[in-house]
Amino acid sequence: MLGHVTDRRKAAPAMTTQVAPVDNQAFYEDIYANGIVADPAPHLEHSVKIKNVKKSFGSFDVLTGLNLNFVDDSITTVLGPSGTGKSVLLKHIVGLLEPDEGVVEVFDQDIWRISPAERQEIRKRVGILFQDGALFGSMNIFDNVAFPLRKHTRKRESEVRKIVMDRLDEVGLTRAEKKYPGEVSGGMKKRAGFARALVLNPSLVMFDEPDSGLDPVRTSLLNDLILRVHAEHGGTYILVTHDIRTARKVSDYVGVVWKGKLIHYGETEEAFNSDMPFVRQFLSGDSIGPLGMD
Ligand SMILES: Nc1ncnc2c1ncn2[C@@H]1O[C@H](COP(=O)(O)OP(=O)(O)OP(=O)(O)O)[C@@H](O)[C@H]1O
Repeated sequence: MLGHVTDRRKAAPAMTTQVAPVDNQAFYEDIYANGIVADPAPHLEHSVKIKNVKKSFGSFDVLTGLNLNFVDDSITTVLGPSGTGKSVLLKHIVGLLEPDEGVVEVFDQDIWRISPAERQEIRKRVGILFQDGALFGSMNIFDNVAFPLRKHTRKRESEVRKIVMDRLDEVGLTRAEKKYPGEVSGGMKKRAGFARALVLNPSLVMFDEPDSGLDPVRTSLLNDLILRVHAEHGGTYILVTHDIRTARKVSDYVGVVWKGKLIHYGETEEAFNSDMPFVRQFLSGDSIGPLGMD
């Protein structure tokens, strides 16, 4: 699947607004202040379109005119400093937050111009892996993964069992089916959360810091799993992470958000070769650059 995506990406040139001379500081200041409208693959379909979205909490402006389209059947990572609105963005896509301004389109529907019932139908096509797996502590791993099937479908229990065991097999957890979340490691909780996120065959899967709390080896194994499952089933994956290695390893595209706006968007290696001072600083973890402690 990834090879397939890569081939399609080569079919047309990427469109980007970032074509300034490297030393043009005013150009970058303008991008930091106003954001960009860019799309690394305008010739492909997009399952999610974020159009000039603004969101404030009281006097605190979090999303300040965010434009970001997510390319179908590929893995896009959203990077950015803490508190810049990445999780708020995911909540908008899943319909948990309504924008103050702008449009959130999922599967070509403006999700705030449709009925709650229609929104719920879209929601069923979206899987989410939360930071801690968000498992129910009172249910064993099997019942946690079975939960969306029992809630949203009328499948017989024998069918539920087959689907859940297939998913648990895929993430290497068949022997843990009877264990409770409190009895398994952080990595196993993530894998169980991933199995649950996939159980309704979602077209769109969102990962909110899938690597948080995992050691580097477990992170690497989880990344392999994400790539393997994506290669097998396809779908549009959106990842939010602070882990630069994860971003580099799994992503087809990288978007960088700062102060609620998109400031870079392109294929993964393009981000890692960017001349933009902020992007270079952020991806190298350097203390010198436009990003300070404020
Ligand atoms: N429901 C809410 N009410 C008030 N403020 C909120 C709410 N949700 C988020 N915020 C604020 O919005 C800002 C952005 O939060 P968000 O969680 O999206 O950041 P983030 O980029 O995901 O950060 P991190 O990388 O640290 O997880 C934060 O300052 C947060 O406190």
